[in-house]
Amino acid sequence: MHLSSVKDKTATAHRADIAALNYKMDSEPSFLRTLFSLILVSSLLDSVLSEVDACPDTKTGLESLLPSTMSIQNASIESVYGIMFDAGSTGTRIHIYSFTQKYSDQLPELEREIFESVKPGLSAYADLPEQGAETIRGLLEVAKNAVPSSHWRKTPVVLKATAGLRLLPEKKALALLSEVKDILEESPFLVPDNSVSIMNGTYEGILAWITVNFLTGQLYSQSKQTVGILDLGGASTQITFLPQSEETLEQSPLDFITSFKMFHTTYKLYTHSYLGLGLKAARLATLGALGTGAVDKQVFRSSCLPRNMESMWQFGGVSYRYGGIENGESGFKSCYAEVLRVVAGKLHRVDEMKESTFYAFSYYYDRAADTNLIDYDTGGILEVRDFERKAIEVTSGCARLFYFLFVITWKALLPVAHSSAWTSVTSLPY
Ligand SMILES: Nc1ccn([C@@H]2O[C@H](COP(=O)(O)OP(=O)(O)O)[C@@H](O)[C@H]2O)c(=O)n1
Ligand SMILES: [Ca+2]
Repeated sequence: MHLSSVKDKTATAHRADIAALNYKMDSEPSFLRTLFSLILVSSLLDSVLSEVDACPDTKTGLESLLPSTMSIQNASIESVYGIMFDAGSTGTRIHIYSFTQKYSDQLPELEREIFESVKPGLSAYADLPEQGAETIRGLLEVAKNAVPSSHWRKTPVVLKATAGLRLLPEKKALALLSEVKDILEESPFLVPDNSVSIMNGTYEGILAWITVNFLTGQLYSQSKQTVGILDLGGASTQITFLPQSEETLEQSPLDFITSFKMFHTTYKLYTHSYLGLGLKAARLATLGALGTGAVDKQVFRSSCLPRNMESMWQFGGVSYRYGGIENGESGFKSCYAEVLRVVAGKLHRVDEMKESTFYAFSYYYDRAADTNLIDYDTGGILEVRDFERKAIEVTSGCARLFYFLFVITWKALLPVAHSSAWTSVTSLPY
């Protein structure tokens, strides 16, 4: 069992780098913010980029994520800026970074990050691409205030969309991206080629793994005791870890294994993004509503809800009516069976995970904090069975709204759901 806290695990040698990324913004719990910090920071780490190989299922390397203009050569004694949009399924976030480089032989330091977000995400505007792109315009105003006007023209702006757009029909996703690109081009900032795109799920998993292991000091430590990551987004969920056993490498589907070189070390990672099994998409699937579009009068029912409950819920720009099954089943057992049907045949499980440490974040973090499994500010350490206990606890009460669907979803989505020995660390959002 692993009981050390995030702070204990942090390597002191690279404390400055970590502290630079260690921004705690006041708006929303954010761990992925650091992920995007890392994208930008790593764009300044020439050594990293030159060594990263392509993932087997993708044609381009990690560097394709990064604006070519963000190289170390461009850094000067004055501040340099970079703007990154994270277009997630539940919201769009802007990260505005400034870096300084004091000496030419040193890496630039992250000086400041400004963060702002809007809800809903771009995918909610699937049929109104122009309106969706307007949400970007508002966030760009924040960037204009944050970056001195003398730097606008040389400050690159990049937008990476995740599972919300991956789930949309290609035509609608492309229409949104094209409108967004137009808005960026109208701005005074530098818009590199391919600056607006959908990020591949494999990269999403790898970048989160690099970020967490960077922040916890594992990438620099001699022991290379890396930790795995579990990211539960709204529309997809990623699992990534460094397998220790040959069996895992041999028995995993080929596209779950990805090699890349970084800091003179080759990492062969197990990584997979389950599209449609993010918290909200999985909830829709459990209700039988995924992909049904707007259905005015239909009420989607589930035994995961109290019998006499009925309400409205919005996801991806569509309003759904949902409720419990009147005079029908309700509670943990039937709800669990429902959720298992949604994930049946979709999950790949790995034995060695039972012995591994994972950092779980995004909705794992939010829901664990909401149900007092962990402290909102400091995070905590959990085992899978803690989620199970909480699921049983909240489903045994009376009016439990959607909570228990959340909880059940956690449990069923964990590819090691039946392992009580497995330990997960729910980390503090930086
Ligand atoms: N900067 C951010 C952005 C989202 N998140 C979390 O990510 C979850 C929402 O996922 P998302 O909207 O990015 O959805 P996906 O597109 O990743 O499926 C929530 O739990 C947010 O709190 C975060 O922790 N930090
Ligand atoms: Ca996300």
